Amino acid sequence: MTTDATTPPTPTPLTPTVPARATPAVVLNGLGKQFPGTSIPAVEDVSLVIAPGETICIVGASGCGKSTVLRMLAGFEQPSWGHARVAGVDVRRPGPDRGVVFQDYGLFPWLSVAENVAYGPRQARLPRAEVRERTARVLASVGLERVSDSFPHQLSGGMQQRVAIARVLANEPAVMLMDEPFGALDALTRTEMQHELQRIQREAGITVLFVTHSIEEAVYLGDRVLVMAGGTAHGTPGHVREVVDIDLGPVRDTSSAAFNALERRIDALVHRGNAREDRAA
Ligand SMILES: Nc1ncnc2c1ncn2[C@@H]1O[C@H](COP(=O)(O)OP(=O)(O)OP(=O)(O)O)[C@@H](O)[C@H]1O
Repeated sequence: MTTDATTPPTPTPLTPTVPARATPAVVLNGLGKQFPGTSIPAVEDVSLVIAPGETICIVGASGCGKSTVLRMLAGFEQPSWGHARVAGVDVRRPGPDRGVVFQDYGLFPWLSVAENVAYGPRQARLPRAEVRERTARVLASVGLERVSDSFPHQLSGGMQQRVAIARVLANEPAVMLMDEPFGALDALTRTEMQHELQRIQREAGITVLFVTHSIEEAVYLGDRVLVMAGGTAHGTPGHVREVVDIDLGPVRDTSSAAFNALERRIDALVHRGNAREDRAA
């Protein structure tokens, strides 16, 4: 091609910051679920590509299918349509590559804190020395060394949730799936656990999917927020309304104007509610 003074030079192609062929941590492709005996799908057409180390928060009104999406990714529910992939492999059943943390901790009450954390590595038949080393390392990373011999009932809710997170981390999963994990904690402990999760997530470089009813929590923790809408109670399948980028950088000030603007935007998306769907139904 010839150039002259009036022809702008051809721009040099930009080098992509993420290699085009890097395997995504998670791919959700047209994921949908209709439970037996129901007349409309609980969830329809959820698609998202998640990069390794990303935190995706899922928000939306009760019944829009947040947990169902998480449960399909965990392998607890089989999708009726589409598929979920983790590190390029189709999810067919639960597996140690995906750790799940629920609101109710799900600890084994008859095992000590250390035994709860060691449970996964033992099940995976890792050598004893490695189980010991990994358990000690994970307990230290979440600040539980001093209660390692305690039993779950002897701990506060926040501490029990730390144990639940430690138990997942001990399996060194690629993805952590968290369903309202801090929903039962008091406000102060909840904030503390949000800081803690952010730190752990960065240190472990783990990919997180986090379901919450709190828009503030979602904006605080998420790289992106998946806003879901609809739900069988509204006569429409649950679906993705929008995926919002949280371009606030790693240090987030919940009282900043930018933070509040994102909160308001997501709140409006959640509460635009189902008026449109209701009218269409
Ligand atoms: N095993 C099941 N059988 C039949 N219907 C189900 C089953 N599990 C979930 N549902 C229905 O699927 C829909 C989505 O439920 P889901 O728990 O995923 O919603 P959610 O957005 O997580 O709700 P919440 O915020 O209240 O926890 C609801 O209408 C629920 O009743």
